Amino acid sequence: MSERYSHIIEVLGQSTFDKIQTCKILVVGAGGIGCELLKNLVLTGFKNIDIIDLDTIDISNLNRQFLFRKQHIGMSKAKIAKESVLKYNELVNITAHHGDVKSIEFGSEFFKKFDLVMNALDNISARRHVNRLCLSVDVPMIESGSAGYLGQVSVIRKGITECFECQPIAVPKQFAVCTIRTNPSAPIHCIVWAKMLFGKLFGPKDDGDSSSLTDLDNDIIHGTEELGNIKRDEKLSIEKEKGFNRWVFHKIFHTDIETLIHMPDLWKDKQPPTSLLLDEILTSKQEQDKKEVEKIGDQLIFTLPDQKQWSFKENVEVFLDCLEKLKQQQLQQNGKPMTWDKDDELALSFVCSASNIRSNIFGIPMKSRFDVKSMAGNIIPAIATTNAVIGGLIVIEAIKIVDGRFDQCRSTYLYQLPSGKRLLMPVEIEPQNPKCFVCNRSFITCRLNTEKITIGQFIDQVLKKTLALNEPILTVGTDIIYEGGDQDLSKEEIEQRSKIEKKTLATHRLTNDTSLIVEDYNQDFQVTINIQHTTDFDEDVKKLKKQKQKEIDEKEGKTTLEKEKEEDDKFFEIIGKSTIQTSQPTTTTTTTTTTSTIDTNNKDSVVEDDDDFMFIEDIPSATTTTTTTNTNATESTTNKKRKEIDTDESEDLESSKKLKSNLQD
Ligand SMILES: Nc1ncnc2c1ncn2[C@@H]1O[C@H](COP(=O)(O)OP(=O)(O)OP(=O)(O)O)[C@@H](O)[C@H]1O
Ligand SMILES: [Zn+2]
Repeated sequence: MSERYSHIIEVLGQSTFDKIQTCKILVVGAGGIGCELLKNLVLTGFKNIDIIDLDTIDISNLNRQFLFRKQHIGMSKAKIAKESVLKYNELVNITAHHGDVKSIEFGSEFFKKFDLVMNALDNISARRHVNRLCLSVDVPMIESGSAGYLGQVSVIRKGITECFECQPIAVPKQFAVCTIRTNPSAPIHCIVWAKMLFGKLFGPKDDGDSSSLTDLDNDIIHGTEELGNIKRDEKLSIEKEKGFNRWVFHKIFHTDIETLIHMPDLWKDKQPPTSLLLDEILTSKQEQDKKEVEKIGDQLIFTLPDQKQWSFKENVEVFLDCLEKLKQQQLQQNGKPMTWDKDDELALSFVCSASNIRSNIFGIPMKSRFDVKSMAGNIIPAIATTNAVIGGLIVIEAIKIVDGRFDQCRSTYLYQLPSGKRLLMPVEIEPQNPKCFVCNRSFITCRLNTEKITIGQFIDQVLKKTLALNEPILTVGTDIIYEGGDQDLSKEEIEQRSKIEKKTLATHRLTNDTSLIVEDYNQDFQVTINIQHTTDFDEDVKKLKKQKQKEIDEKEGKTTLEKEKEEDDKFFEIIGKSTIQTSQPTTTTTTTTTTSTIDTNNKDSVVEDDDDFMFIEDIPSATTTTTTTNTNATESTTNKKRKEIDTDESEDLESSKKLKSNLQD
């Protein structure tokens, strides 16, 4: 054994090496970074390692997750990672857990066992969860991420460094609803639209009123083809008789487009879209002449080369074919709702063809299925060498931590291009943000209409989506009004809970300036929310505001359409507070740290939520505060670092700081 490690002992010294051998490590995620990290850990001499990963091995992992081979496809990543890594060094104790780190079995009792936690995750929600648990049990943590050629490693230690949630997490990239619904100008807008269409046709049934995409639901449910004040489209019923796919095609690419064409003012400054008639396309001479691919039919979807752009007519044919097949597939599964998956050939071809047809309608360039896959799946190429560098940096920080040298820990950024002949930029880690509601237990304010917003909406959008709680427990005064999670609840209790979800906040005494305590035992986390009642987000108030804004903009010759529509979607605002948590907050200061806005109706929110990578077109006005705060944080870091590094590198530092939280793997 000593021979095996002699070189490491030589470099690190016996005492540090002994600590490495005895400390207990938890690695969360055995993907791109995780594989590199595990290999490094066992080769460095770390001996007691637990690995958690919820996923199984996919063929697409094999190019970089080198602990996995073809024969492992479909098997647990954590278990195979353990098996493979033992071949590098059999002198280690590894425990593999195939499961979600957010599940109850990995609560604070589990986390307490470790001396150090290393995140090798690919999504913010799991990162936030692990962050909270590490703070709660006071275990140091190393956070890491990579995106293409960029990467970052940082250390988080309760009371010493900032936590993962100290700085506003990058605003999820999203599109204004109207861009998707009425006004696309780039292929990605049509791709997002097509994914929503997939959800609308084959996903879970909407129980609310969702009209953001098309009034397809109404038409499907009520068999009506009325289009508000737009002339009834007689041809829609004729198409319906010919089949589901023809009807859908006519509805979304003819009727809906006609509606748009006739919307006043929309096409004053730009080319209107062109509505389509299926028969005309299918019999089009010109398109037939152009046809040069293999026979169109059953095989088409799977035989067309991915990187070749399909002709318009091919897109139409693939679309009709996919629609029919997806419908059959769903019928065979007794109508079970489907979720869109970039690796499902049929679902991908559906989105590719639907988005290309829409692109064509709006004069936007069409894309190959290969391109659509990467855009729709939010794929940023994963670079094996980036992960290798990040995996190495994590171990360097880990050694400092086990040695107790926290003062020497750094946040290190990996750049795509060398800066001053350096690819790596280590910077001092920021201290805790006194306003952070996570590590400083500050309380926050939530402004919303307490008489209209239901407990269910509040839980889904504010607590789960925005504040990253999993199973929240809500307490007002001394009464627990809501318990999240399904554990230990009887059927009656679950029924009772869904009744509560439908009630408004006000019916549960959550009126203006009241205090709500929200806990999540699984995260060992608690936050107090000061509820402020406001009608600011009511439709009529927003309309009035919108009208006023329009008048002002018209006077100034500006166009307000995009912004107006975004305003439509807000129903709450979160204001971070600088004060330390107290049980009964009475006044509200106005120190804003983060502001979030989400639409009342989740279904209308045009957000791409794959692995936290989302696209944004315009930063919504309400998130400007977040951006500003971010910039300030960046500036302060920059000033501090100027003492240490060359000035020509400070610009890179700014951009590197912005990288935080945008990292994928
Ligand atoms: N909540 C979670 N609990 C446990 N493991 C998780 C959780 N969330 C993500 N992971 C794991 O973190 C790893 C991240 O690795 P990586 O970014 O390379 O993702 P991937 O899924 O392997 O690759 P890709 O997304 O490119 O297909 C994945 O193996 C994923 O299963
Ligand atoms: Zn914090």
